[in-house]
Amino acid sequence: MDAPSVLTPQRNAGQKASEGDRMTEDVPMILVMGACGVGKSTIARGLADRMSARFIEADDFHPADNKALMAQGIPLTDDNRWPWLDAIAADAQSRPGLSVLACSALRRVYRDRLRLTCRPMPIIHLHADADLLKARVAARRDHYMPPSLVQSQLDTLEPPTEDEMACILPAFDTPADIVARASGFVIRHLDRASIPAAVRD
Ligand SMILES: Nc1ncnc2c1ncn2[C@@H]1O[C@H](COP(=O)(O)OP(=O)(O)O)[C@@H](O)[C@H]1O
Ligand SMILES: O=C(O)[C@H](O)[C@@H](O)[C@H](O)[C@H](O)COP(=O)(O)O
Repeated sequence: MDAPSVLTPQRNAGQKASEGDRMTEDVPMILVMGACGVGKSTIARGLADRMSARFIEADDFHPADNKALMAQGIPLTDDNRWPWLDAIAADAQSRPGLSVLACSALRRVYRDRLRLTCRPMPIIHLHADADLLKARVAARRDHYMPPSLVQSQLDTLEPPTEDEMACILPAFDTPADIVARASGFVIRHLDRASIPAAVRD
């Protein structure tokens, strides 16, 4: 198995869009990000179990209008995404303790938006090529996301940069392997106080 590709952590640069915007306490959150079908929900759920953390599914926070657009094969705009991201952050903030979020968070500015309140925010970036993503999305039933949106997701994707405390993992490994590597990365990079005692000790 290849070693995970690790980007150097740097907690502050780019992480606070504006101190003045912050209204309440920061909460730690692990972001599992990437394009549709890459395995965010599967891995984030497993990682939350492993980390004794709360699982948050970003899809649950899309307004019905956003889901209707995507179901028609229309990519979301930034304006469609801001209220969605803010609702996710507000939910994370509403309960103390570590959470694991499954969220595309494709652009740097979206992650900056989450980091207004969700900090520290280590990132697991799942990576796969278009063919694997299309196959997974096409095989999924009862989901609004069509395979035709995979390319737009990849075109929009801005991989995390060196200051974002991120780890890139290939999405074709088994979920158990990905979760094991992701939890190792998080435990090495997250400050001790943010890790639940059951995992830390
Ligand atoms: N590591 C994996 N190996 C094989 N199949 C996977 C893996 N991760 C996810 N899947 C499957 O791929 C599909 C998309 O996964 P999902 O977690 O819904 O992705 P996302 O949340 O990124 O859209 C699901 O059918 C899921 O069971
Ligand atoms: O920002 C977006 O364009 C959407 O959030 C999108 O990235 C997300 O992927 C969909 O909600 C589909 O859900 P899955 O990612 O679970 O397929």
